[in-house]
Amino acid sequence: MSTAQTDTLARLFATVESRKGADPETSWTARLFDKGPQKCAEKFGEEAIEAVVAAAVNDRDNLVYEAADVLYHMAVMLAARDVSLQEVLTELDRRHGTSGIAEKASR
Ligand SMILES: N=c1c2ncn([C@@H]3O[C@H](COP(=O)(O)OP(=O)(O)OP(=O)(O)O)[C@@H](O)[C@H]3O)c2ncn1[C@@H]1O[C@H](COP(=O)(O)O)[C@@H](O)[C@H]1O
Repeated sequence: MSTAQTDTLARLFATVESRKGADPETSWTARLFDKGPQKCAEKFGEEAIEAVVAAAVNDRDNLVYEAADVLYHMAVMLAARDVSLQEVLTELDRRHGTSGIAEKASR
């Protein structure tokens, strides 16, 4: 992944965060925030299922499209619960270099 693409994710999360308190008439994200954190979580779940279906039937183009929806709706869900991208990346960094098997055993 290029640095520019890492920036894409950071920019998406920053844009989503900036929509808190924005006008729901002009911002789709503000409209989702207005519906509350539970609805944002539900929306994420729906998008995840659509990505699962695309993967299961091997619809590659749709999987790319749905995965983008999943990342957007994950950003909205996390922001609705005041969890930052930084916190998630820090958790991933903590796991880096540790085997998934060791990680599972530590839980
Ligand atoms: N990545 C996205 C993004 N992906 C999907 N969507 C919106 O999600 C909607 C589609 O959701 P669905 O397919 O579930 O349709 P729906 O009408 O919700 O369907 P149901 O509620 O009936 O299930 C579309 O109208 C899209 O506008 C997004 N809206 C915004 N973004 C990003 O967020 C930024 C800020 O957007 P605004 O908040 O609108 O300014 C944008 O610049 C984009 O970068």
